[in-house]
Amino acid sequence: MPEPIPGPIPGPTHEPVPGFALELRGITAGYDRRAPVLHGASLTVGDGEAVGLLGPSGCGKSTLARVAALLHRPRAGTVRLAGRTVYGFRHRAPRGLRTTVGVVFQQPRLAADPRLTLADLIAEPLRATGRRAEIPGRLPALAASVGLGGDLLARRPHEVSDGQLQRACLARALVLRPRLLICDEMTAMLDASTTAALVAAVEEYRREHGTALLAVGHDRVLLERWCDRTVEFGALLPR
Ligand SMILES: Nc1ncnc2c1ncn2[C@@H]1O[C@H](COP(=O)(O)OP(=O)(O)OP(=O)(O)O)[C@@H](O)[C@H]1O
Repeated sequence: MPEPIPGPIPGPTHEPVPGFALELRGITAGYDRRAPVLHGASLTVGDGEAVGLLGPSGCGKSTLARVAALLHRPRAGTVRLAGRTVYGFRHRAPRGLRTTVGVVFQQPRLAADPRLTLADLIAEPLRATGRRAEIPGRLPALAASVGLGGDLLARRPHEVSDGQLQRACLARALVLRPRLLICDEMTAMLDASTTAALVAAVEEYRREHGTALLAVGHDRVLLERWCDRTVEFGALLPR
């Protein structure tokens, strides 16, 4: 029997509350009703702030990241993005909030449609939100800012390296100018120099646009250098 779809995530207000790009309060979520992965987890990321989330493998970091990105619906708790409480989130992110958060995952080959050129991959969120006219004006500069130039944009995922494909996934996550970027193990599959280049691209973009960042990972040294603060997954749970 399919699980019944629960009602909207409760929250006190539709009005934006300034100060936070992301507020997760008392989030309970998982894949099995009887054994949730997250029990009452809370996390905030301030506007423009960079927060690194550290924790052992399997503890639930990616699940929390997917809840924050409106890709996984929690069973209980409050999600606020850019000060707006998320209501009516069932299978798709509510229309008005789709542009608020961008996500980059660990494995670009799982995330990227193999039939699309990198240019189409990056531009797809603009098409999906009815902003096709912005593509010519936005795409070249955004691609260049993540280090993708020349003929790479005309290639398909199987014709580029993991690092190049991850750059395209980063550009795609940024193309709607989100208030919050979530990088879930974005560099875990990449070598040191590609990691450094991608982190530099994120930081340059954030400096220009004031985008907040939630970076999820295992690499403490990287996250402590990259982020304003790091939090341990265990500290998000009620005592
Ligand atoms: N789609 C899914 N269906 C069922 N169980 C899942 C699913 N995704 C994750 N899980 C389980 O949820 C738990 C938490 O997984 P999650 O990926 O959130 O952890 P994580 O901390 O990000 O791990 P890692 O650092 O290894 O990526 C694990 O026990 C995992 O097996």
